[in-house]
Order: sequence, then structure tokens, then C-alpha cells
Amino acid sequence: MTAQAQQAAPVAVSVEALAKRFTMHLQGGIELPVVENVTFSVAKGECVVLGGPSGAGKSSVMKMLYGNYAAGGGAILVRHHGEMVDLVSADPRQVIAMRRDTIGYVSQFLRTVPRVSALDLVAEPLIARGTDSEEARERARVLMARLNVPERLWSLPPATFSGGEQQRINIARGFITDHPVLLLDEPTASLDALNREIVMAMIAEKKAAGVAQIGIFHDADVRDAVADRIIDMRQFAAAAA
Ligand SMILES: Nc1ncnc2c1ncn2[C@@H]1O[C@H](COP(=O)(O)OP(=O)(O)OP(=O)(O)O)[C@@H](O)[C@H]1O
Repeated sequence: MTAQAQQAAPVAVSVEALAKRFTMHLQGGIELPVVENVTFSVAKGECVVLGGPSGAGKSSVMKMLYGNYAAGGGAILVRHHGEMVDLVSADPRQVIAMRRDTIGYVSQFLRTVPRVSALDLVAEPLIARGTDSEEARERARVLMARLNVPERLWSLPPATFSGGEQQRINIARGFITDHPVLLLDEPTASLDALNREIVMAMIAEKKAAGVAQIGIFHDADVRDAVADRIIDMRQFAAAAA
């Protein structure tokens, strides 16, 4: 997306003065400051990458963006059904609705469900959003084929799949819906070069469709190919209490 187009595109996510510190209750309540004053926004169709060295707080910010970690302060405004809703102060039911309709998430590791086939795991987020189950399965087949998941695996539960196969199931699950915001936590970490290229193309297609994406990518080639902007988390390092 060009700089001009980005300026015109509406903001999908606005992070304002977000903070996180951990309290280690088993270690006498030691406070571990991680980030403070994290402030950035992401427009529709933009891919913003969280950068900075190991321990800078990228994953912690990502988990707050999905509502998995409570924030220690600040706001995460997300355009949800046309209105900017603060995920930090949203009640649990609102968070669930935002995840169903607005915020998609591709985590690094697949959470497998006993006895649920790969095909059904991939189709499930679409079915949850009201798509007919046969249509959802057909779209799941198309995506799994594109990601080179061997057809003999589709009917099996992915618990025994290889790391890269599980990651591709996870990617298919995250990309199958049309969530307007997509969080990508190291989606290419266990992939070979061919499948990495495919995922990069899928990220580009999401951008073209106006999806706002926020990602963590340790692979510099992938990062440089997909990022419209890289946000260095070091600037938000929290001071010790
Ligand atoms: N659940 C937790 N409890 C306590 N401390 C945590 C927790 N999660 C993260 N931290 C600490 O917060 C800091 C930031 O971790 P985080 O995983 O967010 O960094 P990162 O930038 O994603 O690192 P990496 O690139 O290595 O994944 C680290 O010092 C880590 O030990």
C-alpha cells in the first residue's frame, strides 16, 4: 500500500499508552516491568510488524492485542462493527464477540483438539461465524491444498503432525475467515522456503482486501517483504519500579 493510500485508509487498531508489568506472586510479589506507553496505530490494509530484540515485549503486546493478557494501563481501540471499542476495558462477552467477528489470530503453535480432524479444525472458525458447514469444509480443503498439507492428513487429528504441518493447519484456520484485523505471531517460524512464500502471498492478499495485520516475524526476509512499518519495541521499554 502506498503512503498516500495509507493516510486515506481508516484506522483499524489504535494502541494508546499501553503498559504491561508482571507481578511474580511466587517470588514475593517481585514486579517485572515489560513495556509502557506503547502507542501506534494500524490502518486498514496495512501490515505492521513488532520488532526489537528477544525480551523486548513483542509477544506480551500481541497477547494483549488478543485479550489474552490483561493490560496494566492504556487502551487498545479496535474498529468492531464500525465503532472503536476498547479491548482493554471490554467485558469478557465483548472480547469473545470481538474475536469471533473482528480479530483473527494465528499463534505460533496449534492447539489441537482430541478426535477433531484437521479439516474440521480449519473449517471451524467459518462455521462459528455462520457459514454453512459443507461450504466451510470446501474452503478449508482449498486452503489446505494451497498450503501443501497432504490430502491423506486432512481427516486425521493434527496432534501427531510435524511442526510445519501443524503450523500450516494453524495458518489455514487463521486465514480462512475475513476478520478485518489479523494478528500473526511467528506464522512462518517452522515452514520451509516454499510454504513461507505461500504465506507471504496470503498476507499480501489480506492487505489488498483491506485487512489490518500486526505480526511478529523473526525471519528478516519475511519481515522486510510483508512489513509496511516496523515498530521497534525498545522505545517502549518500561523503567523498573
Ligand atoms: N507470563 C509471564 N510471566 C512473567 N514474565 C513474563 C511472562 N510473559 C513474558 N514475561 C517476561 O516479559 C518480558 C518480555 O517477554 P516477551 O515474550 O513479550 O518478549 P519478546 O519480545 O516477544 O521476546 P522473544 O523475541 O524472545 O519471543 C520477558 O522478560 C519475559 O520474561
